[in-house]
Amino acid sequence: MSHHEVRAAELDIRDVSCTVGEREVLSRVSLTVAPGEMVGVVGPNGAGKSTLLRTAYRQLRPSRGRVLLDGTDVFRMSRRSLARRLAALPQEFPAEFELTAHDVAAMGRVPHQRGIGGDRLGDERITTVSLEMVEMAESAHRPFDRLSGGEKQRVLIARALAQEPGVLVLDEPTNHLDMRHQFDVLTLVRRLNVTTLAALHDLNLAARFCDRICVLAAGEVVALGTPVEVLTEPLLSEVYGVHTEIGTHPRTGAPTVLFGN
Ligand SMILES: Nc1ncnc2c1ncn2[C@@H]1O[C@H](COP(=O)(O)OP(=O)(O)OP(=O)(O)O)[C@@H](O)[C@H]1O
Repeated sequence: MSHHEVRAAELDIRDVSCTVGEREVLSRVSLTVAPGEMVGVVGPNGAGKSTLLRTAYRQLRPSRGRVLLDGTDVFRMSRRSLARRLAALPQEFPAEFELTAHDVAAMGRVPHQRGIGGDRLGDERITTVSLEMVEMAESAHRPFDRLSGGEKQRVLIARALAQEPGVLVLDEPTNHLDMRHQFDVLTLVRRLNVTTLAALHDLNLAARFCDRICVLAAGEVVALGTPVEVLTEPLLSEVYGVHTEIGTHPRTGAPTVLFGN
């Protein structure tokens, strides 16, 4: 189903700390995402999830440590060469006055374009397929700024897919999406076999789709492992201060988190 014939890359976050003002909001985080692996970053509000992701897509320079893409420091790569290998979905929607959904998705092709002319038809085809993948092809002509939250989110995911990246860094990709689109988008991401680092709030989605889960709290990694290893009652109680019951999905075997006191 995919036009994406790209090689999944390794994303290696090594001993990364970040300071905002005087405050250390990320403390010595290390996390290696293997080629094709999907790792979910979970944790309470303010834990540092977006901060960690921003270092990975080189929007925020760590005060310590490095982020390596297939062994190369992302801050040593040009913006353009990084964008050919790594695509990001930021948490905030950009304001794209005047641009249509198609225009926004087509921006994903820019890092691959060289000179005038280029492979316009190829770029157009990839843009269209990317919009089809998130079921937004029929809205391609609509102004981006007038789309619903979930529709914008899907167009921005299409833009990331159009980049044909080896690594996807997704900040709450299921934010704004209804239940079916949450499921479809994560299923799609998994099928692409692209290395993925995704901040997720929904622990059940993380358990269902991620190979491993990294739990951040107050800027530190407090757990890293498979969903079964990580999603335990004591850990969730400690990190979120919430009592939970952990069950097992009857069909997939994934842990399921039920909230309750
Ligand atoms: N530009 C900034 N200026 C000041 N503080 C910041 C800035 N960016 C992040 N922070 C602080 O850093 C900490 C981590 O924020 P971050 O957005 O990474 O958390 P998060 O885990 O993604 O949270 P959420 O689940 O609410 O999205 C927070 O305490 C936040 O207030």
